[in-house]
Amino acid sequence: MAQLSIVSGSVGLITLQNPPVNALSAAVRQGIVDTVEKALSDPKVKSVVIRGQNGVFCGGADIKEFGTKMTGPHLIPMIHAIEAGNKPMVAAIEGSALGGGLELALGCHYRVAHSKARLGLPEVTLGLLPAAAGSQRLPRLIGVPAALNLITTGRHVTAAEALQLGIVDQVTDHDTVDTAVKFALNVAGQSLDARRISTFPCPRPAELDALFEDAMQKVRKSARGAIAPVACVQAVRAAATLPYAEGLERERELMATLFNSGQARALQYCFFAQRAVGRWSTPSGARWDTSKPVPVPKAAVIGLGTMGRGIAVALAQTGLSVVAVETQEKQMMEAKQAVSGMLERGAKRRGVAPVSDKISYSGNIRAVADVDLVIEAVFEDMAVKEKLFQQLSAICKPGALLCTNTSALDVDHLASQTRNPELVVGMHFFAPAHVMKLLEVVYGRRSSTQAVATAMQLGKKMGKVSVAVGNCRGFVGNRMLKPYIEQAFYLLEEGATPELVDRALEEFGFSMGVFRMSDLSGLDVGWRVRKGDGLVEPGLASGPSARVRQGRRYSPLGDLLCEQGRFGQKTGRGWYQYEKPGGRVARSDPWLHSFLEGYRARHGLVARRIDHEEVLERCLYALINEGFHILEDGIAAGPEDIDVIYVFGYGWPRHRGGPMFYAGMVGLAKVLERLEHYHQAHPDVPHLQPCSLLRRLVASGSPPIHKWREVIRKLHSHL
Ligand SMILES: CCCCCCCCCCCCC/C=C/C(=O)SCCNC(=O)CCNC(=O)[C@H](O)C(C)(C)COP(=O)(O)OP(=O)(O)OC[C@H]1O[C@@H](n2cnc3c(N)ncnc32)[C@H](O)[C@@H]1OP(=O)(O)O
Repeated sequence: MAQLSIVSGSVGLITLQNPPVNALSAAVRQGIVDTVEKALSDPKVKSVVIRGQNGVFCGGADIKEFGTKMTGPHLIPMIHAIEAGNKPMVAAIEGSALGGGLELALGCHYRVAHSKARLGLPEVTLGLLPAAAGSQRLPRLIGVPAALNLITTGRHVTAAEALQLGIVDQVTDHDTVDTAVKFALNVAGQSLDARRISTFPCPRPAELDALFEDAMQKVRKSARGAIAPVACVQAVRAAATLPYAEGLERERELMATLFNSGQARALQYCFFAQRAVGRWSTPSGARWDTSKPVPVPKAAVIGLGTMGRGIAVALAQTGLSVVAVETQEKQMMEAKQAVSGMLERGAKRRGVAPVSDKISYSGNIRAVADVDLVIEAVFEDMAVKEKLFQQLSAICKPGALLCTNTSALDVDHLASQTRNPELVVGMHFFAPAHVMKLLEVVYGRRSSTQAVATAMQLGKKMGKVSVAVGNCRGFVGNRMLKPYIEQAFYLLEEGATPELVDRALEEFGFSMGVFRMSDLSGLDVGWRVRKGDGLVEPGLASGPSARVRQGRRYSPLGDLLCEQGRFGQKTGRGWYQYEKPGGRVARSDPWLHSFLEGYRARHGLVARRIDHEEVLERCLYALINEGFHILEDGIAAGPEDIDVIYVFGYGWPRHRGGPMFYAGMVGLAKVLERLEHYHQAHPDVPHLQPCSLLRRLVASGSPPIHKWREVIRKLHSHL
């Protein structure tokens, strides 16, 4: 797991061997302890280079070990032995030096990095802090403000930035190990007194208290209840205010509070879930590892509204040639301007030249004749999309993939409009499409393996987290959103206010509560869908039937607001009021409160006191219950798929792991019991009726989330 060889006569070369990222497993730690000891005691060895196998220095502590009984040597004394050694140790950093990997490098006396390497302390993203003395060494090396930034955000820096910050001593474009070996030969025999970071005094900036106060406020605001960023600030403060040994003790204490926390478990689950969704499969047997995507050098986007513009930008930034089609002249003019602005801002952010020449515009649909893949982002109307798919099927070259960006409509039905339904898949982007990380790839009944694989690979190339899901109304994300929003409406009817509901959800960790979010996305969007579904009945009807549709409880509140022209931020009025149309600061609206009172009076509803617990249970458990239905129906292959969709596309707080993980944390039996309770109280709300998969999981002893697939498999084999 770590090997020592002697190169150039006197340099001990220690190679970490734990593919793919040389994580510091117990065996690797033992290997390092043994090889360092050997190198230090071998008189032939005058200096040492530590490197990782296969072009990766080290991806940090082995995250898989965290949930287990940890054995083997501890990182802190291991790194200390390296730093305290009397022979120069040089870290040769290729690929990544992250977390414990960078902490190991900080224990070395020198660091040489390849220009393409990435360095960082991302422990905070796993609910932890750099507790192998990283929180104590880094501020001593690069100063408190820079260390605070790196440690509280977990961001990775390039080798160039690492050099500028003083994290590395040299950056090379050549062979990193050769360069590091030369470096080691040069420094052999030199005094190491000034190279042991733990002995450095920590630079104390003026206004230390204000600096930490400011940092604490910043992380509290952005962390939305996450505890690790707060602990990270406290650990760096210890570095700045305490001697090294005491700071280390504080680091250990803080780590002890984080290490077994639910948040750390949730964040580490998210890390693996994000990777697991890349190993997709479909009920028809298509799989990520046996399917072959086709190359897509040229793509088209049809419809240049908000979504189409974002998709065109995302495709162009990936390096594809893009044909952007819009038939309305005014929309085209506005789109061209908007797209060029987005490309320029994106290029500036990434420090590259804008790729405006990658996009050609046309008002004629025939311009898509030679592309490899089309993504339609036209108006969300089945008749419009049907016609478009018929046209595309006639115009496009043989084999071209036809993708729809619909957020809810039937992909199979659209496929049936074409000559080659096997070439049709959904590519459901999230607004703004060039920014949001999530992509739902929707396979239809007849979608070919190759079509799914191509869409998944294109998503990956675009830097998206792509999740393959089955076809149903709203797919995974929007299907689960429906019962969540529905509960929020019912809570208003029963006595809550938008402010109360939103506060409960935001305190839970959502970036925006359901009503603020609806105001942002536009209330008219859902209204149009409900109209299409025949649910909207105009006017201020009263009596019991006014709140029933198709035999179920229905709240017309959203429809009534839309009838008043209250579409949310864009009209300056929605569930809240805004300073002007397009304004962003939501303020409580007395009109809305008296409207709710009038509504309740008209329907004979008596407002009651509703607390945060009920808001969370009703909204979240209804959403989770739908998640179980989705698993039962085979629309999502596993709970990880659902959780990744919610974390990356719907603002679910990552430190709570996603809705299905959260259900496991709360306890499946409790979720079931509360759903039964609420369903009894509201028998006319089918979404509150516990799903039979949830019952089955509870009956089989509430297995941990990674075992749910076995229960689901059994369920499917009985059907
Ligand atoms: C009472 C209790 C007291 C508490 C005290 C206990 C203390 C004990 C612990 C002390 C810990 C000290 C502090 C140190 C902490 C850490 O180091 S935490 C880890 C920090 N590192 C990271 O977060 C990096 C994570 N990895 C990545 O970001 C990327 O993987 C990469 C390195 C940039 C490579 O990316 P890419 O090439 O895209 O490959 P991936 O697909 O992401 O990964 C490939 C496979 O490798 C697996 N993997 C990656 N990193 C790790 C890891 N650190 N540990 C385990 N496994 C890892 C990844 O899951 C992939 O696996 P497969 O999906 O199976 O292919």
